[in-house]
Amino acid sequence: MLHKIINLTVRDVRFPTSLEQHGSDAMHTDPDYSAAYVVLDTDCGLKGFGLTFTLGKGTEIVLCAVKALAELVVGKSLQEIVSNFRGFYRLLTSDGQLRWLGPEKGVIHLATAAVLNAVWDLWARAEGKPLWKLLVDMVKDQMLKEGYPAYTTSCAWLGYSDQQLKQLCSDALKSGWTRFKVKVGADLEDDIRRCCLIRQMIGPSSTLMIDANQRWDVAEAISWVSRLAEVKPLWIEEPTSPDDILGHAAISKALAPLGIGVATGEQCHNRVMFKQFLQASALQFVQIDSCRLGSVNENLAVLLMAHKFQVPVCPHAGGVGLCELVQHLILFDYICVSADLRNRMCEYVDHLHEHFTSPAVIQDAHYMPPKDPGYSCEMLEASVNRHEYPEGDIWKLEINK
Ligand SMILES: C[C@H](O)[C@@H](O)CC(=O)C(=O)O
Ligand SMILES: [Mg+2]
Repeated sequence: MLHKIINLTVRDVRFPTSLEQHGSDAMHTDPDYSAAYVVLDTDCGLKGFGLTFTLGKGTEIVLCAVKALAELVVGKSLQEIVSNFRGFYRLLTSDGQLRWLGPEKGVIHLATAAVLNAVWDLWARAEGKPLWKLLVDMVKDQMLKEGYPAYTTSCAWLGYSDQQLKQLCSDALKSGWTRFKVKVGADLEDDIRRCCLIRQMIGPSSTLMIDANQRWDVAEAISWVSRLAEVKPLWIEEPTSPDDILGHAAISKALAPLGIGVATGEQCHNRVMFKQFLQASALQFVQIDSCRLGSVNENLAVLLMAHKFQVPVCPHAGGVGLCELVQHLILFDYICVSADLRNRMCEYVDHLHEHFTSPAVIQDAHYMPPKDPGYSCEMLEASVNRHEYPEGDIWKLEINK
């Protein structure tokens, strides 16, 4: 149901609290607790109720402001509003004429609050939930429906031929991938050719990242990556020694004007290192790793620090089982910490998932939230037996080759 808003009424409701000095303070000696009380009517009979608080006199001015905003609300459907709530908020607070009365302060903002409170009330009623639950469920539902955005490293490992690169990239594009990581760092001319090839295939609007796996020193990293700037990488990953915090800071500073960030973390060995990377503005993307840091405990600490520094987390997952594990952490990060998907994505590599009892599920280039109990670490017993070193069949065959 769309719940079209067909009417807005606003009433001036005042309680004579000043008679008994309820609510009095040093500046507001005689408040009459009052409200501009808004009711939204919809075509299906559902109503939304909202208010803003005033102290009596002047409530009639807030009513006028609410009436001025009404034309921006009446006629819209709840669906239309909540599908772009940010846009609707802006519409109310940035009307070219009304904003002169604020902007976003005073009477016009009190009126905005009353109207928006009524819209939120209507939405929560339409969903049959108290507002707090609507808010809490919102991010969870979004993840359950859409999943967490992923990027793929599987098209462009360093040892792949150009032919392989092209084939894998074209397959990935068909499956909906829009974010790609390319391994670089061994030979500059090769890197330029390979990155240009990928950029050409994925087009300007897809995202490209590059990963050097610590191959360079600081000066080399800056000059090498500058040569690759034409392919517009979002980040350079592990440009130099993972322990060189100040080196990463220097690289970050040098590459910032080119719009290239520094990502690192897959070999960042503990939270104290991450703390210093963050304090030194030495990275612009935090790559937590479920298996290098001290499990969930230490990863949670890093997620919280990244949030404090407002640095996006894009976990590392290139390895066996890492996709399975880290998807849990990044979902927690989104639902409970960051609530933000800008510049955020989790790595995905397309190998070895078949050996796990609850393999990661990717749909349309998104991690779908795992539903099985546990941390998705369990391997199939048959896989463990076959791959156990050196007794498993796979290794016996290799050794006897
Ligand atoms: C040796 C690993 O495959 C490494 O190259 C993974 C990596 O750097 C990544 O996934 O990022
Ligand atoms: Mg890497």
